[in-house]
Amino acid sequence: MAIFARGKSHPIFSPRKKFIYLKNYQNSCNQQIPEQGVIKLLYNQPNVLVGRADVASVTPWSAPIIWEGTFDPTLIDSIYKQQNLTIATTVFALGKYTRFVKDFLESAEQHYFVGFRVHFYLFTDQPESVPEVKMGENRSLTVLKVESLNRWQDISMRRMEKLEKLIENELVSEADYIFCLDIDSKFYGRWGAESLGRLVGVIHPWFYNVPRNQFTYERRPESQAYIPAAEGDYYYAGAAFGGTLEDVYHLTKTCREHLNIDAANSIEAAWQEESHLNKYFLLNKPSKLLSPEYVWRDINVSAAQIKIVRLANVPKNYAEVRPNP
Ligand SMILES: CC(=O)N[C@H]1[C@@H](OP(=O)(O)OP(=O)(O)OC[C@H]2O[C@@H](n3ccc(=O)[nH]c3=O)[C@H](O)[C@@H]2O)O[C@H](CO)[C@H](O)[C@@H]1O
Ligand SMILES: [Mn+2]
Repeated sequence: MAIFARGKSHPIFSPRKKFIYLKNYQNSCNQQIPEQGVIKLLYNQPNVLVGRADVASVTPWSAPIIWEGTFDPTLIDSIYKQQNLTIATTVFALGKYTRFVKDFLESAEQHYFVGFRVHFYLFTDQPESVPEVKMGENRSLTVLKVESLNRWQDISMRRMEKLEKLIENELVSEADYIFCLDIDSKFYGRWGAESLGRLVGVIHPWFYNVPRNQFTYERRPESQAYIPAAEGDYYYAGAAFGGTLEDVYHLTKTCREHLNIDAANSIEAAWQEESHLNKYFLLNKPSKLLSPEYVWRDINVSAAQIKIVRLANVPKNYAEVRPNP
């Protein structure tokens, strides 16, 4: 490889530790043995004949669907750690939703991209109410003040515009990947590098096992989010999406434009920006899908296919917590 043979001459080819992947003769997978600048990572031999048999782990367009048992956490983290990545993560907490911030951030410290550089961006109308949360090394939180809004639907939808502007103004040179998450949620299990991809959607926990004519897509042709009953792939959650900055920028910009067109036509999609996100993912197929493990309904609800809950909705009294019905 000529470029590497040049050695020190080019700064971007600074010497790095190399990984050699070995067959694992024991049964553990996380031993790292340093030896003359080389790290040997021991892990189980991949087996072509063994995998999850109870769920699909690939889409018809050949994008992986990530479930517990389809990846080796130590292996995948160590591959991505070589790239020195920054993962931007956005959440919004307006009105009474500030109550969710503490648990969200504290649980993220335990489970979310542990060992990676993570930069949280919290949009709130009450910066003074953001609790002190001890962040680990290489992890930071930026609080951004936004105006309060009277309707939860507007709060939820406006996120697209705020994200578009954040990426445009700040993130392009600051992060490699971004995830945009609901704040009324809490981490219970690992969420790591297996989730990284160019354009990433999460299969909604209420609709992974129902036919598409039951998906709650927007069904009125007047809306930009319209999807006819005989179309659609999966129903994606509005509570989590991500990818590279370029791809998520295009997603947020497109959804914001479509939300504006709908507003000008006095139509609001059935599930606000989630409906527009679903339309976007129909036309722009995600390169990776995350199973409902990544946005589960409620930690106390179980399902045969869900072997681990990584992030779950925090149950809430909608009438009490939202500013309007
Ligand atoms: C699991 C899932 O896919 N949830 C989606 C669903 O219902 P949800 O019931 O999850 O919506 P929600 O009430 O959590 O609102 C979405 C987000 O908006 C923010 N917020 C909302 C109200 C408020 O007063 N203050 C505030 O900060 C907060 O970040 C919250 O997480 O549909 C919404 C749009 O209709 C969003 O697409 C949600 O992501
Ligand atoms: Mn939510």
